[in-house]
Amino acid sequence: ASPCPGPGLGCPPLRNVSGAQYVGSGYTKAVYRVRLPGGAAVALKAVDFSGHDLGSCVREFGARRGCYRLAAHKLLKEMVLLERLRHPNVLQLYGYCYQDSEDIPDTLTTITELGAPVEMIQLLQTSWEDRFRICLSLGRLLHHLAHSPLGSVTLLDFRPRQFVLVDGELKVTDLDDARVEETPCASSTDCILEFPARNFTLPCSAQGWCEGMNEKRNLYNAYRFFFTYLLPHSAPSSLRPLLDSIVNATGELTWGVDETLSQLEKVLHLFKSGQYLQNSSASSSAEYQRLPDSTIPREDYRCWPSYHHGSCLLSVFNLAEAVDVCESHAQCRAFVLTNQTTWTGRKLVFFKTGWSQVVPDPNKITYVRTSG
Ligand SMILES: Nc1ncnc2c1ncn2[C@@H]1O[C@H](COP(=O)(O)OP(=O)(O)OP(=O)(O)O)[C@@H](O)[C@H]1O
Repeated sequence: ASPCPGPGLGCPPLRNVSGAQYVGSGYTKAVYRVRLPGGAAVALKAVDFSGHDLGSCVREFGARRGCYRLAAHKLLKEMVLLERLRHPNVLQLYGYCYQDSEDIPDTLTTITELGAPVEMIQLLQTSWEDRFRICLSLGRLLHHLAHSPLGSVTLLDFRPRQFVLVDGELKVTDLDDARVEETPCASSTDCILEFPARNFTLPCSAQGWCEGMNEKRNLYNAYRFFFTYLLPHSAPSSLRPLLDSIVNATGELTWGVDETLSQLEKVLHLFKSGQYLQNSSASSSAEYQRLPDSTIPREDYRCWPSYHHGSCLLSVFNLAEAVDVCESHAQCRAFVLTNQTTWTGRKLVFFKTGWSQVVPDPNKITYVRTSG
């Protein structure tokens, strides 16, 4: 709800931040969540003075300032890349500040959009629609990286922890290990893409570069860390063949990033337009009575994967799908259509065990099962 900070933030707003909270750290950098004077929450990233990178350099060379500069180079590189690679699935850079800190002059702090770390276990418990959003975000990001103004960018360190979620969208945050140069080669034996579970040999182009190696490295990583877990599991059954083909083709690297994205966009279209429902059994003998401007305050049951803990809140394309869902749940006797929608525009619906108490609510419509 807080206003978004404008671009080009510098040092002044950092002097009056409030509620600083440690978010996380890696090898080199530490991240803090702070509130700016205007109320917006942002992430501040700086070299971690107690981090592994700085610590091991100081132990080896005993040169604190020099070691700081070496580590800060990674943060600087990341900042430049965030700026040059601007995209909805690249974390937004709001600004930066150079200031003296401890005994080191001109330490760098970057100010970016705040995200939430990607927790795989948590993602596996969310709806297919939300998991698909993450895979589509990733597909769009990889397409952007493959066709970026800098050339085809590959993420050498590609793990879920390099990404964060911002309002359900996946965004890359850690870009210090990004590389643009393709691998030079004399023959295809120089073009081996190695992963822990398998290797791929790519062609060596006439110009002496391993063809598509950067984008394929990203793609296989997307497959092994994200697609294989998030795409097929509990998807609408009519979309399964298409989703399986995306998982298989990325796992075998038979498609490039362009084809992968176009297939992901096709899934989005089929899902958003309701075409995936074509073969579903909309023909139910049950009848439902419509009670406009009303809701059922209690009589909840739990279902999976509900958007709400303790009640059954699911998204549907239309009324027919809501009826189908209610018919498929043994406890369901009624449902309440809300005016809230998901990121694809689907309506959120509460499913209920009964309708002994119906109360007025101008933003909802109740449907009660009357026969069948
Ligand atoms: N904008 C952000 N919002 C919320 N959390 C973030 C943000 N940026 C980074 N993080 C979290 O902070 C952690 C450390 O950040 P980052 O990955 O940039 O540091 P690093 O030292 O480069 O780590 P690594 O050792 O993985 O390379 C990340 O794992 C991520 O979970």
